[in-house]
Amino acid sequence: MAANNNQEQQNQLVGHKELAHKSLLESDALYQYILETSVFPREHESLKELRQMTEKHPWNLMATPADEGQFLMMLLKLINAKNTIEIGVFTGYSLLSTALALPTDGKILALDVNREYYDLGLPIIQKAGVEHKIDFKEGPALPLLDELVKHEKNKGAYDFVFVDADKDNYLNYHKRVIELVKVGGLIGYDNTLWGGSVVAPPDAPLKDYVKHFRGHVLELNKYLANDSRIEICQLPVGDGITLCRRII
Ligand SMILES: C[S@@+](CC[C@H](N)C(=O)[O-])C[C@H]1O[C@@H](n2cnc3c(N)ncnc32)[C@H](O)[C@@H]1O
Repeated sequence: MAANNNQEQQNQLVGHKELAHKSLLESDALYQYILETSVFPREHESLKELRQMTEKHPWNLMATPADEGQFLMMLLKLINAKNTIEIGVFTGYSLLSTALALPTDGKILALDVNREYYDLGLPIIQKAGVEHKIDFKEGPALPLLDELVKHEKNKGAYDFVFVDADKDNYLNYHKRVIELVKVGGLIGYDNTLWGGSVVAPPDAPLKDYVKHFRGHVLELNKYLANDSRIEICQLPVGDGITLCRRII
C-alpha cells in the first residue's frame, strides 16, 4: 500500500523537468513544494483554476511559472501600474495575474498571434471578473506595435510591458516598446536565461528549440546591458526575467 502511494506521488511529480524545464528549479519536489505553499489570496483562486485547466495542454510548458506570476503581481502593485501591454498571451496565466494586480480601471493591451489559446483561458478570466481590463488583439505583435508608435498619445503612456513571445523578435519589440513605456516605467523580458543555455558551452547537448533561439536571447541580453536608455536587473525567477527601467 505504502509502495503504491509512493509510486502515485512519484507519477505526479514526474514531468516538471520535462514539461516545465524552463524553470530554474531543478528539482521536481521543490517545484511541487512551491506550488503547494504559494499563498494565493481567495480572489486569486482563478489562477490555480487556470493552471489546472491548462495543465494537460500540449504546449503547457509555455505558460508563465507560478513563482513568476506571483512576482509580477507584487511588482505591478508596488509600481502602481495602471496601463500595461502584454506581448505573448497564450492561455493567459501572466495576463490573469496582471489583470488581478491592476486597479479596477486598469487596462492591458494583450497581443497574441493566436486567439484560440486566449479563448481557452477566457472563461476563467471572466469568472475572476477582470475581463473588462483586457483589450485582446489577435495578430503578429510587430505591426500592432508599429501602429501604436505612430500616435504621439501612446508614447510614454504605459507603466509596464511584459514581453513573452517569439524570442527572435525581442530586439524588434524593444525598439518599439521603449517608446511606449513611460520614463520610470518597466519592461519585463521573459526567458532571458533560456533554460540556463545562455551559459552553456557551445557543444552542450541542447534541445533543438533551445539551440534555435539561444543566439537571439544572447544578442538581446548583450543589447540590453549596453542600452543607456534603461537600467536593468536580471532576476533568476522562472526562466529568468530581465526588468528594464526606462531612465531617459
Ligand atoms: C510563451 S507563450 C506566452 C505565455 C504567457 N505569457 C503565459 O503566461 O501563459 C508565447 C506566446 O507568444 C505568441 N506569439 C508567438 N509569436 C508571436 C508574434 N509574432 N506576435 C504575437 N504573439 C506571438 C504565441 O502564440 C504564444 O501564445
